[in-house]
Amino acid sequence: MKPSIAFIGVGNMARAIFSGLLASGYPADRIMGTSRTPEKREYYQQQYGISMYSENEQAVSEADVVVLCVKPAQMQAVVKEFASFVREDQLFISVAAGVELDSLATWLGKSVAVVRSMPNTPSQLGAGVTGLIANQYTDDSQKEWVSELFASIGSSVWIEDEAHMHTVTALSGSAPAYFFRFVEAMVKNAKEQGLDEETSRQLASHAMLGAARMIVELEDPIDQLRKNITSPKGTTEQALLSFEAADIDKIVANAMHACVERSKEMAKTFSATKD
Ligand SMILES: NC(=O)C1=CN([C@@H]2O[C@H](COP(=O)(O)OP(=O)(O)OC[C@H]3O[C@@H](n4cnc5c(N)ncnc54)[C@H](OP(=O)(O)O)[C@@H]3O)[C@@H](O)[C@H]2O)C=CC1
Ligand SMILES: O=C(O)[C@@H]1CCC=N1
Repeated sequence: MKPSIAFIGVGNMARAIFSGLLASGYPADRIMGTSRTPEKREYYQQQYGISMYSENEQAVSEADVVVLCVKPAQMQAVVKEFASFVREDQLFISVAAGVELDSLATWLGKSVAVVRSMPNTPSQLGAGVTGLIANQYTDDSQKEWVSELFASIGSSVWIEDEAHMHTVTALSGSAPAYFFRFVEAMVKNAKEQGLDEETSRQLASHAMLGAARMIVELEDPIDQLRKNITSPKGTTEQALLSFEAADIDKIVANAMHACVERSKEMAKTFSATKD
């Protein structure tokens, strides 16, 4: 029988992960979730066939694996509340940005396996990518199981140094939002030029999907893929010159830096050493 998985705090990220799991064939009767809102419990139970609880303690008690999906600011209070129900044979996986392994272990209060992950919402379509790091109590078979879990909703990469989780957050956790914002701007402009919303959305999103597939599936360097489209004195060249004039490297570097700085700030704010 598959391990039972409890998602503590069912919202956007938990839904993205368990939707991907269900689509990959993970049995709904091995998945639990918690929420404080009765309507949401009813909805997820009806819509996805998973068991929803109001009490985190109950879900934790019944689970082999616990996925912590509340907001970083809520993590300490939520974990401490159910800590007396934690067993050493369980595996905990946190998805929270900026909450470090040592803090989670301290709040859980036992020598228990903890994996910190940074997934992203495309997991919901089986197209996620997740950065992972484990604490010293996590053995190789647990790490293998976690890799398989995240493989069922996309791909994953193990990170050696926890400090790099800030960069992972900026590069893949938050990144889908950057791309959505970019497409929003393209669609907005196409509409201003007279194209309808649906046509604009289809053309922009499929251009992005095709370009992403070329990066993933072809071996060519990314700058070569770009050059292949950029005819001298052609149309693309003019668009790219406009990006350079606005210093696109700086725009992106500023955005990633802001993301990393916030992640570091959260690691300090939501730390067990502050208790
Ligand atoms: N969204 C994203 O793209 C990504 C998010 N993350 C991380 O995922 C985590 C969740 O983010 P996200 O899903 O966007 O946030 P959401 O607010 O959508 O989900 C969090 C959920 O937690 C529930 N919750 C809050 N307190 C409790 C409690 N005491 N007991 C049980 N449930 C509770 C809330 O439901 P209710 O109020 O009904 O209880 C809420 O729906 C964060 O830590 C974030 O850093 C990581 C990578 C990507
Ligand atoms: O914005 C956030 O804090 C979360 C973490 C990565 C994506 N969303």
